Amino acid sequence: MARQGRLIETIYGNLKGLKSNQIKQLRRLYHQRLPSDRITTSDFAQRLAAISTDIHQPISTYLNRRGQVIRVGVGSPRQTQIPPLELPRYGADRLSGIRCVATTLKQEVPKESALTAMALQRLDALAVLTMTGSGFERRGGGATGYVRSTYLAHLVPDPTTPWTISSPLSLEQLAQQNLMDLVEALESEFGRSLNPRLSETAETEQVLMVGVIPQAVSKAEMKANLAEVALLVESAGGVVVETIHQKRSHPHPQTVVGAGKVKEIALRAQTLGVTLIVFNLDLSPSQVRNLETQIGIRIVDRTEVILDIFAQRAQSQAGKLQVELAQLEYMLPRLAGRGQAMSRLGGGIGTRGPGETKLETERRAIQRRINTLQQAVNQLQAHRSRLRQRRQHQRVPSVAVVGYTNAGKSTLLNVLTNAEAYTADQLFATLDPTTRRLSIPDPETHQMRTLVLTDTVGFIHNLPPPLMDAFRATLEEVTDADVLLHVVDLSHPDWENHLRSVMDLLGTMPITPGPGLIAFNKMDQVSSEALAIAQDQFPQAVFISAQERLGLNTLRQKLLELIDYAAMPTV
Ligand SMILES: Nc1nc2c(ncn2[C@@H]2O[C@H](COP(=O)(O)OP(=O)(O)OP(=O)(O)O)[C@@H](O)[C@H]2O)c(=O)[nH]1
Ligand SMILES: [Mg+2]
Repeated sequence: MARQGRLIETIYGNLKGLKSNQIKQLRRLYHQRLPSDRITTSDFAQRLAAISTDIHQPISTYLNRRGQVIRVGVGSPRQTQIPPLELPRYGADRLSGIRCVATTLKQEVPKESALTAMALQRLDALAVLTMTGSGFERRGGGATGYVRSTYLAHLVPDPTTPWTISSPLSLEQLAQQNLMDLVEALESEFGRSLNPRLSETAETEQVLMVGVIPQAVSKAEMKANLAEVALLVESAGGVVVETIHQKRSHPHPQTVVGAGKVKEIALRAQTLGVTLIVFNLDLSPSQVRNLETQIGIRIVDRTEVILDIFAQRAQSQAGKLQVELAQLEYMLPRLAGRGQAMSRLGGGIGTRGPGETKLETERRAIQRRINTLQQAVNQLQAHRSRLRQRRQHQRVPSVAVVGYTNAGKSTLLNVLTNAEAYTADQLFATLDPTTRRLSIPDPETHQMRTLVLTDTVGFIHNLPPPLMDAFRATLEEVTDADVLLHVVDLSHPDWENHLRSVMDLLGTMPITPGPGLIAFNKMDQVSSEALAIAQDQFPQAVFISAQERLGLNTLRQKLLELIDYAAMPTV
C-alpha cells in the first residue's frame, strides 16, 4: 500500500497553469534519495530552485530520516502542510522525523506562517532557499547557480518563541549541516525541558485544557469551572499542562471555538507536546471530528472524562454495569468517522471501558448490549431494593450520607464507623454505596443505639445525562433512608453552588426523602469569617472536621435526634 502511494507521486498544492513537462520535473523529485544525515545536498537544493524558477512558484518538499522525498507541493510550507492526521506522533520529546526543504520567491527570512506550519507538524527542521532568478544546467547534468542563500529554522523548547532561525547561510554551509546531530540535540533538550514528573510516568496523560466560557460568566465562576474540570482530569489520571480559554456566547457549531482559536490551540498543543485536549463542555460528535482533523490530537469532552473516572473506579457488579451502559449510550452516536490516528488503542483518558473491538462492531450489536445491560441493571436494582426492605424490616434506622464529590463523605463515614472506605482527594472516589453500622450511646438512657450509615456517590453539577440514571440508582438508597446527612465542603470557594446542586437533585428524586441534616466539613481549613457566614445562613447545621475529628459528638447526637423525629408517627 505504501509503495502504491509512492508510485502515484502526487504533487500537492496549486498546479494550475503547469505544463506537463513541469509536472514531470516535479514528479522526478520523488526519485531523489539524499544521504540520511544531511538536511539537504547542494544538488537537491539547486534542482528545487531550478524548477521553482521555471514555474515561478515556491516549492516545498518533505523528506523523512531515511532521506526519501515523501511529499512534493507547489506553494509555501503553509500551503503544502501535511494534514495532522497523516503525521506520525511519537510523544512530547520527539520530533515528527520529517523535514521540509522549500524555496521562496522573496528575498526574506522565513515567514511566521511557515514557522507555524513547522511547529504544527513538529518538523525536524525547515530549510528555506532564496533564489537568484536564474542559473544553468551543467553539462554533466545537475543545475547550478539558482540558490542565492538559505535559512535554517528549527523548534526549541521555549514556551514564548518556539523556534529559532539561522542568519543567512550559503548553500554549502547548509549542505554541511548534520541533520542527525541537530535532531538528537533537540530531542534531548525537549526531553529535559519536560516536567520531570511527567516524563517519569509515561502513563500520565498530558492535557491541554480548553475552556469555553459564556460572556455573562464572572471571573470567579470561570475559575471555579476550570478548576473543577482540571480536578476531573487529575482524578482520571491526567495532568493539565496549560489552559486556554475563550469567551463566547454561543459555541461555534462546527468547531466550538473560532478558526483563529483552533489554530492557537493546535500550535500550543504541538509546542507543549500534549497527548490529549480536554474541553470544559460537551461536544457534538461532529465537533470532535472536525477538531481532531484540524488539530491532530485526541479531543475529549467533560462527559468523557467523567465517564472515564467512573470506568476506572466502579468496583461492584452494579457499578460496572451502569458505567458500561452509560459509556455505550454516550459513544453510540460518536462511532462514525473517528480518525485512524485517533484510535483508542493504547490507553489514556477516554479509552477505558468498552474496548476498541466492541466499538467497531455494528451499532445494532451495541444496541443489543445496551438492552442486555439495562435488564441486568433492572434486576440488580430489584435485588438491592429487597435487601433494603429486609433492613427496614429489622427496624435499624438508616442514614444516607450525600453531598458534592470530594466533600469528605467517605472520610466521615470512616471516622464515625472505623471503617475503611476509600477516600482520596479525587472526584468520584466513591462509586459504590457502602453501608456500615454505627453505634451511638443515647444521652438519656445511656444505651447503645445502632443505625446504618450509607456512603453514596458524590454529586457534580451538569452530570452527563447518561450517568444521571446510574447516579440516581445509587441514590436510591437515599430515597428510603430515614435521615439524610448532607456533607458540604465549607473550604471550597463554590460551596454554596455545590449545596444548591445537591438540593436540586434531591428535589428531583421520586420519593421525598426524610429529614436532613447539613454537616459543614473541613472546618479546619476555614477562616472564622467564612464560618460565621455559614452559621448565620444555616443555624441548624453542624460544623465538623472529619479529618481532625472535630464536632463529631454533636453530629452523633443530632443524628439520634433526627432519627427519633423521623420515627414519630405523622399526624
Ligand atoms: N482538610 C480537611 N480535609 C478533609 C476533611 N475531610 C475530608 N478531607 C479530605 O477531602 C478529600 C475527599 O474526601 P473523601 O472522603 O474521599 O470525599 P467524598 O465526599 O467521599 O468524595 P467522593 O467519593 O469523590 O464523592 C480527601 O483528601 C480527604 O482527606 C476535613 O475535615 N478537613
Ligand atoms: Mg467518597
